Amino acid sequence: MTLPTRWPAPAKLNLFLHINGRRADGYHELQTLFIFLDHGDWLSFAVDESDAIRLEPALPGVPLEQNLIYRAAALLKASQSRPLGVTITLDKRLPMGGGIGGGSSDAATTLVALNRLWDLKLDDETLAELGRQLGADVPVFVRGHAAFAEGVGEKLQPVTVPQKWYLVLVPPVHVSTAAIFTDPELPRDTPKYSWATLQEMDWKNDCQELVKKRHPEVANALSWLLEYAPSRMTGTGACVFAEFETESAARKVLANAPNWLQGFVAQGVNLSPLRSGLQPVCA
Ligand SMILES: C[C@](O)(CO)[C@H](O)COP(=O)(O)OP(=O)(O)OC[C@H]1O[C@@H](n2ccc(N)nc2=O)[C@H](O)[C@@H]1O
Ligand SMILES: Nc1ncnc2c1ncn2[C@@H]1O[C@H](COP(=O)(O)OP(=O)(O)OP(=O)(O)O)[C@@H](O)[C@H]1O
Repeated sequence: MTLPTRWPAPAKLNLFLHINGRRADGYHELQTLFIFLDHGDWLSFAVDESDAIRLEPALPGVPLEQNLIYRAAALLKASQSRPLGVTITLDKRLPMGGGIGGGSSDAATTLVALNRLWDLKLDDETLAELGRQLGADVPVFVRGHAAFAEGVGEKLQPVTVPQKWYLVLVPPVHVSTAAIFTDPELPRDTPKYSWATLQEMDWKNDCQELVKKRHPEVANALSWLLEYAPSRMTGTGACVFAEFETESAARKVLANAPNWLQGFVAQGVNLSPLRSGLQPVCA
């Protein structure tokens, strides 16, 4: 098994997101379909004997102790008794607060990479459980397979869906996941369906109308994209996406985007680039 010199932290899309109810602890029962994109951040790890966790460069507005990369490394380190040190370098490409899971993916990549590089021998179950302590979306990135998720997002059923191309637009706004989930106007009453039924239904995102209302930038991006293809929001926004059969069809639409709209084109994949990069290499 060869280990990569830099580790991918891919984006995710929620192809649908249903909110089924709110639990007593404030967390929401949901049903969602996660796929990965072949596009994301990159992390490099230089392990040492220093017993310190260093991260560069700093993320604007995110103190070191709150950075999910630092928190993931610290959580792993706390489970061990020997000194463990690392300098982590982040090549940040994903928008923050975009609903494409950049912070969660960075955390998962840190757990998976340092488990190998510090030789901790923790199994995926343990890494996913550590990830859950960092955020609802971290376990699916640790597992690394497209999944139908239920519960508060922790019950994962691996699924295989057709691998399409996606144009993802990044509206110039940061949407707070916590703000959307605490908004009194969020609809929370979609019935729970079986995965078999969901596959036959038209897909929707229950957060979309509320986010459009609170953030006109999202409404504008979506109405522009809808002129070209069926489109939806991912997660709690802000990003919106449309699906295409080919890369060139997606790029053609992106080429028409006005200056105020940034975006990217990426392939949807069932196996996370984090996992596909860890396949044994045969000589
Ligand atoms: C909506 C999704 O983006 C779908 O992928 C995620 O479930 C959100 O995942 P995340 O960003 O990792 O979320 P966390 O960092 O765990 O929580 C952010 C905020 O969202 C709320 N939250 C999150 C997940 C959930 N099932 N119900 C919630 O109410 C939490 O109360 C918290 O205030
Ligand atoms: N390494 C990190 N990368 C991005 N954001 C981070 C990181 N560490 C902490 N954060 C914080 O987490 C917040 C949400 O980040 P993230 O980019 O994961 O949002 P998101 O794409 O909306 O995620 P989700 O879809 O899981 O809700 C950021 O605004 C930032 O304050």
